[in-house]
Amino acid sequence: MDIVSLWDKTLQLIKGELSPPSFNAFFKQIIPLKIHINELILLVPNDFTKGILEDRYLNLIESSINQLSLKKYKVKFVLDEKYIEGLEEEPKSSNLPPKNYPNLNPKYTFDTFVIGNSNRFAHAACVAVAESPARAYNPLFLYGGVGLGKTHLMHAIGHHIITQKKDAKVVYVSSEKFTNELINSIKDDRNEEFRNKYRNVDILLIDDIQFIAGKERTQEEFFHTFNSLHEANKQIIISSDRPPKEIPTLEDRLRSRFEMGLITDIQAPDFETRIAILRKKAQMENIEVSNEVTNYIAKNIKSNIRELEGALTRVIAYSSLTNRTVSLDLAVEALKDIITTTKNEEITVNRIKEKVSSVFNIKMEDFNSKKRTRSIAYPRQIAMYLSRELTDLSLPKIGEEFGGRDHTTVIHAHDKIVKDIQVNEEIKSKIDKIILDLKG
Ligand SMILES: Nc1ncnc2c1ncn2[C@@H]1O[C@H](COP(=O)(O)OP(=O)(O)OP(=O)(O)O)[C@@H](O)[C@H]1O
Repeated sequence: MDIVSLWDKTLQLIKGELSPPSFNAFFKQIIPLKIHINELILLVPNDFTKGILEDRYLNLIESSINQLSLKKYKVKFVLDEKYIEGLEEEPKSSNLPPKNYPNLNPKYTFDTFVIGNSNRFAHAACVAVAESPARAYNPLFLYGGVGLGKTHLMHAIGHHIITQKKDAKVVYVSSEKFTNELINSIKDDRNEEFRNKYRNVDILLIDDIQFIAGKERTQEEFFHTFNSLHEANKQIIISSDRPPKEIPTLEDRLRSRFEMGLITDIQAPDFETRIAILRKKAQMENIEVSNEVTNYIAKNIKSNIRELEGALTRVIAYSSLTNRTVSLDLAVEALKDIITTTKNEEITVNRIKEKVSSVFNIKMEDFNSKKRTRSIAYPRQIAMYLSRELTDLSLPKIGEEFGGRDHTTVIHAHDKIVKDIQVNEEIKSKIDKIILDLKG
């Protein structure tokens, strides 16, 4: 991604996190200048804006960029565009063969990968391949749902191999990029160059292979790439969102090649693994997060680890933006658009009491007490009315739930509120709002 599109996408993410006045005040005038090694250099209009951005928004900006980009960038704000003229020259990657610059995310290593029942076998297979490339399983075919760690494991294999053998030619590519490069090479008459690039590597990591379904020319080219690597005893690792036999319009000759080595799947992580992933992430970011918060996130986000991590990032960013410590309340607030626990939750007398107590500012124990002052008796009647309307409980049962009151008291409360709703707009709208909240 070039700097302009990276910054554009980052702004879209940030915009969702801030109020329009803050966004307009501090982000609209930023001009992206340059990516220099691992720094994203941004031009800002004045010292004041620079100070605010550095103090309050740096974490949000960097974590948003990191969500979008494989490479981890630091952000630097400058006041003068001439700043970039004085930068040292970057090492020219075009002078070097691609082998020395595998496009691997430094964060995706075996060390940072949390092992659980859902990925134990896939992890073990990847370690085996990384330890003895082209001797253990070739190809290794990894499949699983979105955001479950396939790319992470592939990159981990790449890192491991490079640390064992510095000059190993490791190439990671998504099948989409492979397709685009192929198309460009045909257009520019550089087919030979394309072939050399992919047929002379030691390790080829090709991600999301399902995208070559239906693309005949890409399949043809990949078939030859596969054969020449396999014959030369080079390791191929392939990932997909489904097993080879479920990829539609995949040529049989490719399908049978994908099935030649080992096929292994990654499942959605169980609760304990989700907790472990959140803890690891918090530890990597050097942030203290309580068990309450990790439990809340892990309980509610189950099927995608990218979303699980995204939720934690959001909570951390929210805490730094609002200058509050990370607590369960803060997490619930930060994730209210993502986690809507109350949506399908059963409506119980207890939930009704909780809502009514917060709207009318009375204590939970007041519902069961003998107090008869209007400020307490009236909300109690509303809670009884709602229990009658929104739960399946019998009248005597509802009476029991309100400090052992008689069922006639419940009937009386219900009748009273029905009448009040007809004549008192304010009460009606308060009750409607409570019902809406309870139903999510
Ligand atoms: N077991 C794990 N331990 C730690 N982090 C994990 C684990 N599994 C996945 N992740 C993290 O979850 C995020 C998504 O993982 P990744 O990109 O590898 O998923 P994927 O399966 O390739 O998804 P896609 O189908 O979208 O390509 C990454 O940030 C990755 O580091």
